[in-house]
Amino acid sequence: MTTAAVRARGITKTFGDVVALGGVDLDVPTGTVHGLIGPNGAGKTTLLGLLLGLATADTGHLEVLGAPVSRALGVPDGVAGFVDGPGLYPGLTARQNLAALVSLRGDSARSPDDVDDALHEVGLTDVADDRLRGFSLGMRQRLGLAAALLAAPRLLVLDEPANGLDPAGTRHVHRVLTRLAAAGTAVVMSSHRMDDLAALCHDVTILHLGQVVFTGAPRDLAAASDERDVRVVTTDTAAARRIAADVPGLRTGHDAVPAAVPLDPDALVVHGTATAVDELVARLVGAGVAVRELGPFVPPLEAAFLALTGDADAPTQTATLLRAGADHEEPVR
Ligand SMILES: Nc1ncnc2c1ncn2[C@@H]1O[C@H](COP(=O)(O)OP(=O)(O)OP(=O)(O)O)[C@@H](O)[C@H]1O
Repeated sequence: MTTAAVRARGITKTFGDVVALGGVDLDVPTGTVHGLIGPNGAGKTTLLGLLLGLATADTGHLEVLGAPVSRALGVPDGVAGFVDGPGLYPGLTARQNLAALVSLRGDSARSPDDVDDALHEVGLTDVADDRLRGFSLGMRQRLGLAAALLAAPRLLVLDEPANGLDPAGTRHVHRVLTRLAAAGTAVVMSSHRMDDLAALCHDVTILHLGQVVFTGAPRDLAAASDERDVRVVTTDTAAARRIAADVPGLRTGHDAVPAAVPLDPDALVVHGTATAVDELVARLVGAGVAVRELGPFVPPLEAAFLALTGDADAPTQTATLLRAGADHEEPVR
């Protein structure tokens, strides 16, 4: 039977006039990975900070690992993680950083072998003796995760751990988080990377202006949105574009996706309900235009997110990823 690692009810937190959290409920069972998504300023970091004991809620009830979180600040027992980047020492090497953290925690059960194992898990063995000062953002994120691993947490809280990760780094982090969850640790992480969240998370919560607008499995989120962006490749793009323009409720080209997204001249991008897309396919076939490919232009999770947060006209993550090097880890200097 799973038990709750986090149970939050009606959590509020304000900063002056700003309502960072306006009555948030959150349930995270042990052994699951829970993703927090939301536009900038939605309240993700504030919520993660409460779980880490960096601040307390104004009102509401918060239980972490079965114990009510008291007014006293401090990381609750069994919890590890970071918000706003891991706190590490730039002048020390990766190995020295972890050894220093173990010693600061007074954790006599941890040996130098445990430090090496943690470095290995996050893929930093080769740079274990390099100073942190020369590390890229992605490498620092991975070292922060290694530091959290050494605390053997039952709840791991990570603010945008995928920031700056290259594909190899992403694989390491996914593997570590999946292994932890399989061993019973609950993970709560924020991310702007929908692909990561869809691949990793058992559940996601979408925050918008301090309110929960969705919580549940990513596949349910994708299903919750009826509108979609679809890329259609046909034998006659020009004819297909004319036909699509006449389908009620269907938008095409840059009416369908933001102007920042480059359009493939050999494909048509349409936006509308499944029914409208069905109608397009029927009309294309009726006009003798064969459909060679038809698939989602924006990943379903991202499309649902944009629809639910009312930000459907913002540049999509797809657009961001299309910008050369946008998400790649910088080399070590
Ligand atoms: N210490 C603070 N003092 C004043 N305002 C704050 C403070 N911390 C957060 N806020 C405000 O609370 C709101 C929520 O911020 P928060 O950092 O939790 O959002 P977020 O979802 O993590 O955003 P991002 O994706 O940009 O990291 C924002 O309007 C922010 O400006």
